[in-house]
Amino acid sequence: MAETKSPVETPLMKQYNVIKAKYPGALLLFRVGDFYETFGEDAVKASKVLDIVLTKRGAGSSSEIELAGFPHHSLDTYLPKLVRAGHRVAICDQLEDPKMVKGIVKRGVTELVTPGLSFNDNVLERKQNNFLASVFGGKNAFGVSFLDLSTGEFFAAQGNENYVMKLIQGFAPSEIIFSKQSREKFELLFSEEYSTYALEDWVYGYDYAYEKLITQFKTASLKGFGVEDFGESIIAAGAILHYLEDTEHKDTSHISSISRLDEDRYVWLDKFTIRNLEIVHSQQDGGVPLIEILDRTVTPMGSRQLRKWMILPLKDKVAIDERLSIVDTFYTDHFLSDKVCDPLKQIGDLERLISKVAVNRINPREMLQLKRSLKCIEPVKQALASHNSDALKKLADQLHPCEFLLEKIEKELREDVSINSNQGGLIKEGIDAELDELSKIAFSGKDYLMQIQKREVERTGIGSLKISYNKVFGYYLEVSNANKDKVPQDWIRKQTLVNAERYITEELKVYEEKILHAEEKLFVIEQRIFNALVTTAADFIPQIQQNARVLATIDCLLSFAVVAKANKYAKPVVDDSLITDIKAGRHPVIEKKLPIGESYVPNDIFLDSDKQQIMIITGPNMAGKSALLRQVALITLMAQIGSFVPATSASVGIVDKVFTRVGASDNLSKGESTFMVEMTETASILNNLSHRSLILMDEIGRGTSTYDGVSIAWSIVEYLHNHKDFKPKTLFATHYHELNQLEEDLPRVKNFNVSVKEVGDKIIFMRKLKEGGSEHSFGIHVAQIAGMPNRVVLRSNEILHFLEKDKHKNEGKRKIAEIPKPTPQMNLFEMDPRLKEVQEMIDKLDINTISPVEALLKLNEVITLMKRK
Ligand SMILES: Nc1ncnc2c1ncn2[C@@H]1O[C@H](COP(=O)(O)OP(=O)(O)OP(=O)(O)O)[C@@H](O)[C@H]1O
Repeated sequence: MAETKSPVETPLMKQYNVIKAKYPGALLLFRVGDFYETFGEDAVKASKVLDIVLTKRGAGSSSEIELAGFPHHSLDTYLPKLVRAGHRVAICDQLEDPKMVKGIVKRGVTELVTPGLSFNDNVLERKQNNFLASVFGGKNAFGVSFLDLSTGEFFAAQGNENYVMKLIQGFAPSEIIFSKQSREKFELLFSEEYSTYALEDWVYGYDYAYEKLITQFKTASLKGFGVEDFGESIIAAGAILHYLEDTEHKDTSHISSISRLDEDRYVWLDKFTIRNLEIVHSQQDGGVPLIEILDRTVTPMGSRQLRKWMILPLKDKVAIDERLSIVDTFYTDHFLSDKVCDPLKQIGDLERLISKVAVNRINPREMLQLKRSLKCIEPVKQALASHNSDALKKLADQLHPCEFLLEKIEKELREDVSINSNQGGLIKEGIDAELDELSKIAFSGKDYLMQIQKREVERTGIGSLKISYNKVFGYYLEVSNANKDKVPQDWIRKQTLVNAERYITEELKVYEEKILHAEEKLFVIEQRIFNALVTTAADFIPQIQQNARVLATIDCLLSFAVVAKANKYAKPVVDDSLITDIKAGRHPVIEKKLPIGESYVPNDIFLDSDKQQIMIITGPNMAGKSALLRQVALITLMAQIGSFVPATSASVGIVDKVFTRVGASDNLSKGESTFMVEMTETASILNNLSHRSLILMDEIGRGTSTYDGVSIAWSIVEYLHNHKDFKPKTLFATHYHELNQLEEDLPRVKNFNVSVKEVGDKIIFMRKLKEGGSEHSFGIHVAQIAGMPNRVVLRSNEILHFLEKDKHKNEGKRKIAEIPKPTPQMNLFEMDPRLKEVQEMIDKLDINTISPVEALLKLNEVITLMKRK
């Protein structure tokens, strides 16, 4: 802050105010010397989030302003904290070398970091993409686009609002942008869960967006990307490119294409299904989503790819079979999988490294990492190519070892480089003659300094004499006060400290000049050579991006093989039939989380469109109905992402939509009536059915009265069975035993129950699926296990017995007869008359006069009385 006395009026503060006004809503980090400073409200916020001292400048004057700052080298520590706290952070740097200018240094914002746009390794999660989403609601459709700036992946999709919401839930963007016009709608939908930002309305215009995209991709049209007819998503994607510019992200050559997310290519998972099946997120704290079981990838790219695969399961048999066959090869051929896995483990985050090349942010150490990653490609390629599988050969063909770049980095960059590119020691000897010459001078100069030091020690007899360096005097000799009188005449005193004095000599100055001059020039040359290396690397962006994608695929498929082996999964048969036939299926997550000693009870499931389209599953609470429903969906989805499945065998007729609906009280949603939510979601299922849908209905109707609930559940089953166009496969878990009657009238409805065994007054959960309905729910028994007070349990049993009797008596009548009043609780004496006698005995006693022996006799009397039956 050397440039200012009073912060508001100085030229520095004027400059600050001008820049600040250009970035409304952003917290401005303003570089002053070696510090990033914040002022005013920004300072108050920053000091809170970063826990740094808040001071005031010009205290008491009209120009008083809050101030908080931190050293510039701590940016990587503090920036992520600000971004995670939800701030948009504008980084304003000095654009000139302060040493070279008189007066105020030119400054400007070099980057606006937002939650969805970041390159900082501390903000990014290794295993997760950092997506920015842009949404646009058009007349005919909703458009959405996702960009991960750190990897260059760019997607476009469009469809109805449901579809877009589902994608947003799956992609879990860190930030969502939209137009100001649609702010009200989208903020309501998103702002609770996501960071949001509204752009000017004109940004969301078709022509503008189209132009932006073709300029970015350097193409004449968007036809080559298959998004030409995707008007709404083109608008959403164009707005993302505009936002990049707005936030000073100008080097974006790694964003070279856009992929269409075609609704028709992937299984439709509505957002409730992604949530209920806990595919990528768990619904409870500490819960385990499916991805945690399936993810044994060894590269960050693989991990990120797997997440995308899991929310976008395939529908195309050929594509699924290709994945399955590669998993099978890795599963059976250990030698091959080890040969591929070992180099893969060394590869690191190739995708994000090459993005850093594109935006010119790669440091020398990362360039070395890039080299190490590239070195691993050839062994993977060879291992795959040497196998006789065509699918593996195809993958091998797509890998590009980038020899030229690899050799260049290997030849030019030293192995012991530091993170900074301006501190020397970057470039190997033999690359540039001038550089070698300068290194020699710098190095031998330093050597010569040591000789001077040695000589002067001998000459003066000052054993502790040292030559040191600082920026103010350059090289100097430091002498402690005790040796001051030994200093020779020809030394020139430069500084007096408390315990020592500092001197320079003519000779030192001459050498200093030589060394510093050489070093300065040397740094410039090294920087130039390093920059040229970055430019060469930039030529390889498309090849390296492709490598990253192929390696991610290999990593996911290897991971499937590893998981399959570890968890005893089987290779599913996926076909175009309408039959799902799972033998001894298990729930992939629950089976891993059971208490020690318990093992998962496998079950068979058969569903088709001719004989067994709808399975009504009854059974007591806690029997395992929900687990069974979910395992069928998870096995189906796992098969369709190309993974082996937890079963002894599984034949999966390709499913195109999976719907899940869980009875209202299972998931509380804020604001709306839970039953209303249950019904809205069920309605959405019934309105979006297809022939290949898989539907899981878990206790539908339980959010309302029994009669209403049974009636709704009943008519839903009828609707699904009698639909004129579709016969969707359905699993219907319910406590309404009445639904078992449906089997009699509807030929494709079959009753099953998850069995329990009654032993005395206890029930044992067998978890085995059996044909036929079941009579009891044993809910009261479960309440007892859960620790419900005994009185409530007894009373519940009393009411249950009455209701069951009443039901048979009043068959067909709607109203149940009055429930008998609870028997009033008896007092202890009524329950046991002996206690009354004891009471009378105690009443007659006088504790002050009774002797110890008499007391003992009385006690004996009480004991004898209580033993009486
Ligand atoms: N096949 C199985 N093998 C072993 N344990 C199981 C099995 N199925 C379920 N479980 C265990 O039983 C618990 C209860 O299962 P689940 O929630 O599926 O019961 P439910 O019948 O749906 O109960 P409710 O009707 O009360 O919702 C699960 O959390 C799991 O720990």
